[in-house]
Amino acid sequence: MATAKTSGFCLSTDAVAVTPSLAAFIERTDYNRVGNAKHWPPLSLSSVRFGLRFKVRGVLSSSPWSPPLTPPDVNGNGRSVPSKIRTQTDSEQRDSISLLNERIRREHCKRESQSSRPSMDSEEADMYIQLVKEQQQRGLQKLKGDRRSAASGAFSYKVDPYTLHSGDYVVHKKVGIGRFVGVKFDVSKASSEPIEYVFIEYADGMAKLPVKQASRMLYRYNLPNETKKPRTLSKLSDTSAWERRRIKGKVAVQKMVVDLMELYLHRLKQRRPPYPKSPAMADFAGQFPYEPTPDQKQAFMDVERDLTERENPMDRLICGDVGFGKTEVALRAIFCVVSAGKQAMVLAPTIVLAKQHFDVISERFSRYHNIKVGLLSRFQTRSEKETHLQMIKHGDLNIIVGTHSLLGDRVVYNNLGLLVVDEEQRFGVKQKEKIASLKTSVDVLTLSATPIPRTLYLALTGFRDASLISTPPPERVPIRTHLSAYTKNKVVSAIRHELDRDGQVFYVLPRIKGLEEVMEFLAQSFPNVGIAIAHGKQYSRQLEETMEKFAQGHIKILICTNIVESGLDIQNANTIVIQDVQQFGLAQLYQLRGRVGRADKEAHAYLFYPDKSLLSDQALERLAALEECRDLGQGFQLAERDMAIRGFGNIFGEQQTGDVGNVGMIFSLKCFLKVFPSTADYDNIDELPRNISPTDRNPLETINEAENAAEKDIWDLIQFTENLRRQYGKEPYSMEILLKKLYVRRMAADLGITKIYFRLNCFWNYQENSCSTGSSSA
Ligand SMILES: Nc1ncnc2c1ncn2[C@@H]1O[C@H](COP(=O)(O)OP(=O)(O)OP(=O)(O)O)[C@@H](O)[C@H]1O
Repeated sequence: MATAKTSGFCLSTDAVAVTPSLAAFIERTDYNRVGNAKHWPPLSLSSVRFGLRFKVRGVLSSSPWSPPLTPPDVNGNGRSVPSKIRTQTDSEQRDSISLLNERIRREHCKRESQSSRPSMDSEEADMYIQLVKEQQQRGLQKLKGDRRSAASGAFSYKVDPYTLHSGDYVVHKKVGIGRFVGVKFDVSKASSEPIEYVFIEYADGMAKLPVKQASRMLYRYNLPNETKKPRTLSKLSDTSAWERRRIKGKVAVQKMVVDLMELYLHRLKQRRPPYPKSPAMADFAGQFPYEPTPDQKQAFMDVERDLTERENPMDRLICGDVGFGKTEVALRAIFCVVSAGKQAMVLAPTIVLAKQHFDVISERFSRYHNIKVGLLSRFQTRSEKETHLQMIKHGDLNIIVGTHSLLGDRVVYNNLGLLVVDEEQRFGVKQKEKIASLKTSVDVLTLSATPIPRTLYLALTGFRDASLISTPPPERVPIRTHLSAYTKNKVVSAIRHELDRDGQVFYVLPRIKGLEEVMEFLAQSFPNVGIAIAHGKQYSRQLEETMEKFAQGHIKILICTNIVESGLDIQNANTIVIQDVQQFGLAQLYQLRGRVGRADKEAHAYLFYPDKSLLSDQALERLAALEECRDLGQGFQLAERDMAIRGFGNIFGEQQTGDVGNVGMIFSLKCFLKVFPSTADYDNIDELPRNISPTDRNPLETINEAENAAEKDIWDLIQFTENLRRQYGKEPYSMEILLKKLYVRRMAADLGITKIYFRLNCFWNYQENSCSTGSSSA
């Protein structure tokens, strides 16, 4: 029975059984080990009640991990920031290192029990083990050395002062963020010869730096094309705020990379038998009514190879501009998996889109009577839903299409093999987490038209594989974009032009509120034309019927919100009118515009703003970007412009953006290169003195010990971490990250990976509009 000492109380796990959260807590952490009570942070009753959260800070401060897990104030204004990092993840509360330890043990046991090893004499076995160990050791050494080669790679983040423009923001390693003023000759105190100085303005004064020193100490705050303004300039008279920001930013970047790498390596370790290549696949492909474009062909091949030749689950992104034919890639993947007896799930961001996918899939698979397709939708009655759930559970449905509800706990799959995610960026954080967790066990194919920079970035840096579809189907004509101030006359003539050629029109507004008003006006202007309203808050059946009628061509004008934003494919709708265009984001507008021009007819997008003088600079910039990116296949350029306007910090996702934004992107990217630590990396450990190690230990000593443990094998590292925790409790956040890096490196070496690098050069190519996929090499 485990006992826990509290302030004045002695608790046992039995006694605690009445509070399930604590029971869970005791299970989740290593605090239930006997014999270490004297080292524990004393628990008060309230800390017991709240489990892992350790609500009582005063009590915790006596913990040997000092200070507690509270991150420092990041914005330097004295306010304690309710940091996204601190509250960030449930997974942190679940404690990812413990979970990892458990998982490694579990997998090891499973492998041990599964493998039917041929008998081998002990000498032979020793030799074999020695060989593997040597190989892993060599890998480990190489991985460590890799950092240096990556750092000396193509990516240079330092600044050449002569290339700066007045007003550019720069980051000085020691002082922080300032504004570049210019380079001028001045006389130094030490000599009468004038030399060149870089002048930088800070919040409390002007600094001058000799040019030579500047090129060593300065970084650009922004990436090329990025126009983000820092929230504050740093102070020359007080550099401590900058120090805190710097450490936080760095930790945030490292955490992201380490987490991603962990997921990536974990996926690499997963095994499933490759799917069989069958003649039926060629037969299915033969039914595609068009000649595939070269990029589509490549994407088909990539996916087929992932599924039929690899043993690790696929995690591939299909990046293609709107309407360039990504769906067919998904259909072929589904066929491959389903014909091998597994289930496939197709996840769409909206119900309208889910319904469209359902129709397309049903049609495409209609010849295969044994393949059953189902749509799980909020439009269904309770009993319909229940029937579907049962069919999914018993394997009676082979392909299941739906929205995020498919990720809920109520949906139990019989034999899930493939997940197709359409427009992943439109799912919420929780759903993305669920998708990420599925990635380690099933094959995942993600389709994206306007890749959020983060997604694209990760694809280009090789955390996931990517196929780019950058050639449009033949006969596609660029959409003509017309941007102007709103007048009723312009609207009427645009719509009339489309109706005269027997086409259909989308009329999009940013809010539900204005839809009725537009309806009245259009009904008057086009009295005998079928017009309907569609929005997400409508009664479900009604929305479904409206969409159906529009798809069939019975409704000619659809007045709607951005419910039509992604994926909708109605070939006869070739005019889109967007009112109050300034209220949409650039990516959203791009998607909306992509609803038209999906066949060989010339399409028109009319973007109306109320009055130019009411538009913010950002809105104007966005609209100009959209007007410029009018040619086919400019989604990527647009994503880049979006990055420049919204700030590139987005690549780090929601959690880290704040911390990264605080130090500037380039400075953060520099941290990317340092992600795999060697002892030399800890030369700046004095920056994190107290919150990296127990007060009574030298931090370097702890890290050295951890490194030594990792050098031996993963088991030593597990042992080390667990001992450390047993003695001192859960380590602080910064230490956790260092430990995780060691896990990643060790696991990589064990897999025979000798090199991990970030292809930042791909990223720069991308900036110059020539996309290429990068990869991590193993
Ligand atoms: N090679 C091709 N030649 C001609 N038409 C094609 C080709 N490939 C796909 N199409 C057609 O182009 C239209 C758009 O394709 P699809 O819906 O797959 O695009 P998408 O990339 O998924 O677009 P979105 O990002 O908007 O969802 C469909 O009607 C599809 O049948």
